[in-house]
Amino acid sequence: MSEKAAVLVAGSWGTALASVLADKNMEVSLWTRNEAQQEEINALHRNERFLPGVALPGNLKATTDLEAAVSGTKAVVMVAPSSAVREVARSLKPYWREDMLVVHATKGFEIESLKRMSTVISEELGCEEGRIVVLSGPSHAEEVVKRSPTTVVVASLVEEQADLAQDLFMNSYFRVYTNRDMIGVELAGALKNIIALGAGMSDGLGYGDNAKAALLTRGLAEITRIGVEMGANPLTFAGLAGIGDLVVTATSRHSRNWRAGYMLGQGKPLPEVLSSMGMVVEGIRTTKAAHNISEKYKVQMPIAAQLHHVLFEGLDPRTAVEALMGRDRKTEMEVMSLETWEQWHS
Ligand SMILES: NC(=O)c1ccc[n+]([C@@H]2O[C@H](COP(=O)([O-])OP(=O)(O)OC[C@H]3O[C@@H](n4cnc5c(N)ncnc54)[C@H](O)[C@@H]3O)[C@@H](O)[C@H]2O)c1
Ligand SMILES: O=P(O)(O)OC[C@H](O)CO
Repeated sequence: MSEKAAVLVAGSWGTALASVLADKNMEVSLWTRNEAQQEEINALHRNERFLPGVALPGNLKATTDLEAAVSGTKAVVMVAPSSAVREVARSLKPYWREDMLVVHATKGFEIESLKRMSTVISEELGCEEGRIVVLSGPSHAEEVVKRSPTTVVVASLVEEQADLAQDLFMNSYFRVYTNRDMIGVELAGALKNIIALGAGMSDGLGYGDNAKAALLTRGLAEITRIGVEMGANPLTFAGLAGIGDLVVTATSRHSRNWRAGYMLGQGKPLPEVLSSMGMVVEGIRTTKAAHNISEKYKVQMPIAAQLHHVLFEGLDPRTAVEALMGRDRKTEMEVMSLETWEQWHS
């Protein structure tokens, strides 16, 4: 009998990851709260709202019954938006078993506590954080369901857990690397969405490639600076979860964060942008979280700060760009505090 895996929930990324597992001949249960969506996936092998025009594998079954979805599974893959991760983990708790591999693929923070997703999930399941694996990297759902070559990284505090996740997902078009730097991989995946919003905004304002390259490069410096203060390995930001995902999100027409930024740059108000998306734009909430993280760790995040002014305080995007261009002179290498630099070199 083939092995079972469960994926919670049936948005675009959850459906794409479920398809990857189904392509490995696993019996895959995709959990959704929505009965019409369950019907559509089971009867028509489609999830039109989130992945229009895509034919899903026949061994991918949807269910609204969480207990049935996870019963007898080798692994549970959690792919809710960051705002729903605690709630979904809490619902999973009664059915969770010690021998279940738990992988999450959410990119964001819990906004109230500023906690990473693996912390939130382990708190709700009542297990060590080392039991949780994060999957991240440059991976748009729309391309994964077309079986277009994609590389991702799985990270866990416990190496064996990351190895298990690598075995679970790796196939001919979905190449999976492991990494021990769980903190760095989670921070990189969450924070790149802010820079992708900024890149979209820059394009929407009509600025050119120089401006976008500047945003990506200085954005990476900013992400690395805060990441290292929060305990990440700086090299993680040069990997798939770092520069890899930053490039794909800030330059791809598939990116919801880039698209939202583009509309904002064209002058559309935030509520109108969000209602036209119909899918989660994590960078909006993450900008709010980054504002608080920057204050908590006393680390400057100038791009995130300007985005915060634009999104939540009504600042004109052009004025935000002027403020970034007019900052005090800097040395390029100021990506971490001297204290942290010395710690890394001791
Ligand atoms: N779409 C991608 O290509 C992609 C790739 C990598 C990572 N991610 C990340 O994956 C996460 C999910 O994104 P997505 O693109 O699948 O979002 P989406 O907007 O496509 O789908 C979100 C799904 O979550 C469901 N949902 C919302 N609140 C819920 C709750 N409380 N309980 C149960 N279900 C709930 C919605 O009904 C919807 O089905 C995000 O953190 C995103 O950054 C997305
Ligand atoms: O569509 P976005 O902007 O949420 O980005 C999706 C993924 O994070 C890309 O790796």
